[in-house]
Amino acid sequence: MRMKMVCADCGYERSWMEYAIKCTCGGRLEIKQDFGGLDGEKLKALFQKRLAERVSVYASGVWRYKELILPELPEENIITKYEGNNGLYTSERIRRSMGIRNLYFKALSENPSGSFKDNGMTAAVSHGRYLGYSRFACSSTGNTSSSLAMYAAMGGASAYVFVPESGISMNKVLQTWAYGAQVIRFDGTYDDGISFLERKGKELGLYVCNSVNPLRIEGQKSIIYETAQYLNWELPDWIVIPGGALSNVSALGKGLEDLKQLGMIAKLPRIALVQAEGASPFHRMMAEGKDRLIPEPHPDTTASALKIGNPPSWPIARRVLQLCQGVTCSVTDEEILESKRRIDQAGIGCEPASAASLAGLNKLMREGTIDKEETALCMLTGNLLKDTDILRAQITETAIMTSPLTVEAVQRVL
Ligand SMILES: N[C@@H](CCOP(=O)(O)O)C(=O)O
Repeated sequence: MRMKMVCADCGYERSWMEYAIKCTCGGRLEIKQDFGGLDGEKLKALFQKRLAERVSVYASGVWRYKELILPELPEENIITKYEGNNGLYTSERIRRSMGIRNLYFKALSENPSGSFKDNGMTAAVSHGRYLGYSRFACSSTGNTSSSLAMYAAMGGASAYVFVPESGISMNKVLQTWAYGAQVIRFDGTYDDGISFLERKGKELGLYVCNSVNPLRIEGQKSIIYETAQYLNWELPDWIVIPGGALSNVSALGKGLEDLKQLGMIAKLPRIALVQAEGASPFHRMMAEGKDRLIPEPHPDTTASALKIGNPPSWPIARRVLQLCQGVTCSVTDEEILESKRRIDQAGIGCEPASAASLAGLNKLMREGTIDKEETALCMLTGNLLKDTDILRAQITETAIMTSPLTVEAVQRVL
């Protein structure tokens, strides 16, 4: 077999054709691929050819890289919405204002359900359906649940989503519900929901689709493959990502290791992981040089997707940062909202959590960690329309209301 599931703690190996989100020893599970017989240059040519695909599964920006994701899953079991294929943008105005040599934005927000979760979810739901599961579940602040609800519906399965009763974006809950998921609201945080599913999911016959499921990470790796391919296999010096549940850093690291091992990239970029100040247990652990994460019991930030106080995959994220000479930082809600305004007004747009990446880049440049002669890429994880509470509050202060509508009234605002 080309791939297996391995416990990161005790090393116990399972078949990829099993469902598990935790080892019996309590350790996190990871997929290990055997790339023997694969040639990086031939893969590049194959992936390039597939950019012309329009209707097959290979038109997906995830399944284009099937050989590196789930090589043995039969094609007919793939549930896809042509996810990935997300734009890579520049904004000369933002770049110039920061004085950095080169700056890119990868708009994962352009995925079919509006967030980066789709890259991993297509892999997890396809895997679960292949194993015969028909009931899928997740704990979520709203993006994971919308993505799961969409793919479960596409695959003719049911989704049960556990979402905190307060402090998350109603737009995301509505989107989830509209796709036909059973929404289970509860008093608590994402952390309480994931802890419940880790303990009780199996007993309830549920296939859990949070990023503790290693298949999610396998799909999510495609984000870095696609980014590298669009940049002709030369990544910028820095990749800056927002950090909540930390699945992005785990997936990014895994994808980078794959590309390096296959000789498809020459050097690893450095990763900067940015957390919101009120929900930054991982950054605190790293900054204080501690070897265990101390959970934040009341995560609090305007960037609702980052309201996570006990990210389950922190040991993997820490390993990735060590591998990539990574750094962490935290930013205030004000810094996040100011960066969001700049990204929105550049015509790219994003939800508040995504803007933590630009806010973090700004801070790391100010502190001298990132030099203006370097190049950087900010990952934008969710769509502008996903979380609009802050916009609703702001528009009432600035939009012009004129009645009756006359030429004179309009001339006053021109
Ligand atoms: N912000 C996330 C939290 C869930 O993270 P996951 O990595 O476990 O999927 C969300 O959208 O729910």
